[in-house]
Amino acid sequence: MEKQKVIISENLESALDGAIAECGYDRLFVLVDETTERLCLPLVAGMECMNGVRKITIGAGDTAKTLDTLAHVWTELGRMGATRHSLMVNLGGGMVTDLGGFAASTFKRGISYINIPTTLLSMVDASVGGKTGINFGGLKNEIGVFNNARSVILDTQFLRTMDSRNMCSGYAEMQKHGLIDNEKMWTELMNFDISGKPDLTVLQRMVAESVAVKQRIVTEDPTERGLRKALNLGHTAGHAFESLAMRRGKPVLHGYAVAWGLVCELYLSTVKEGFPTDRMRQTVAFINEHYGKMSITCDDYTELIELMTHDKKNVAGVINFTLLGGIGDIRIDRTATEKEMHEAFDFYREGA
Ligand SMILES: NC(=O)c1ccc[n+]([C@@H]2O[C@H](COP(=O)([O-])OP(=O)(O)OC[C@H]3O[C@@H](n4cnc5c(N)ncnc54)[C@H](O)[C@@H]3O)[C@@H](O)[C@H]2O)c1
Ligand SMILES: O=C(O)C(=O)C[C@@H](O)[C@H](O)[C@H](O)COP(=O)(O)O
Ligand SMILES: [Zn+2]
Repeated sequence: MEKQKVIISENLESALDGAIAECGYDRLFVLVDETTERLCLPLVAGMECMNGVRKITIGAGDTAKTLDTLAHVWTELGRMGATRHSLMVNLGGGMVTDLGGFAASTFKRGISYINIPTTLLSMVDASVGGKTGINFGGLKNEIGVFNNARSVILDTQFLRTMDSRNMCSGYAEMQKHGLIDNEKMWTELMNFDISGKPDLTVLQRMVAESVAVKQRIVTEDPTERGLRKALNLGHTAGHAFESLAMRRGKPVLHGYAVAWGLVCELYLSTVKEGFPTDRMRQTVAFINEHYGKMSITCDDYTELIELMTHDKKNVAGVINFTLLGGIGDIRIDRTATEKEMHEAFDFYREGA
């Protein structure tokens, strides 16, 4: 896979100018969703390096992460004369960077792309590491490829317009990074005030530390053969919650589903891998306070488990979880019995 540069920007214009110049291109495209077109594009549109850029706009949110939207992007690229030597800048959250990365990776067998993440979630997680794709058949990220953006430019000034729910959503992936990496990061995350108006200067440093966790892991294991499965903590159950919510026609934000998945998978970590009970209870209390709960009953367990049978970490029909023996003590390829999964969902519904 092509190497990826992650730039923590101090000056967005010079960072973008440098990243674009390194790629070389004949035609330049920018992909935005309806919200980032309004709130984020004005921050880059006047830059000299964006002269002559052709804009493609898609709908906002995960309900737009579809084959239809992907086809629209391919169509627009073709209509506006993109060639194998064209370059696309994805300006948006994880939906835009995932779908845009996949569109770029497949158009004429692949054109270069740059990610400028504009949400907390995409800054710490989605924009880095080359997982691109779309949802398909009611399943999360069912179709996609691994292919790195040439550069990722992180600039927290975009966060000024973010609402509190989307901030919390991104914060869940930061908590995941704390849990898989180190106690100090986890403790700081548990004590930082993300609701209301978070301190963006402190958050900027935390973003840099959080994305460094992701970067280190994806550099060591770009295509998820082993260690990268750590980044999927909370996602076996989390994606099942997210898909179930989509099926019910009441989509939830990805980070909320991950937070609920963390509750289930920390429970399994405690009973099966000896994860410390106090750390598990503290994390669960934080999640209950900030993320609430998606309403499920025991009648939903079969459907949730069926959804988990589609997880990409599974082998030969066996559901694989990433669990923890402690903070930073990663245990990949762990299984659970149906009874244990039911207990984990019971704990999610009733435990604290
Ligand atoms: N590829 C990966 O490694 C990876 C990692 C984590 C998540 N993901 C994927 O990322 C997606 C979630 O990412 P997300 O939370 O960024 O979702 P998103 O892209 O849908 O953005 C959330 C909302 O915020 C809006 N928005 C974007 N930037 C804004 C800004 N600066 N100010 C105000 N509003 C803004 C968007 O228009 C959207 O409505 C999911 O599809 C998930 O599966 C991928
Ligand atoms: O980068 C990774 O690897 C991750 O698993 C990060 C996750 O936060 C992200 O949601 C990812 O898109 C999930 O991938 P999937 O392979 O489970 O679809
Ligand atoms: Zn995720």
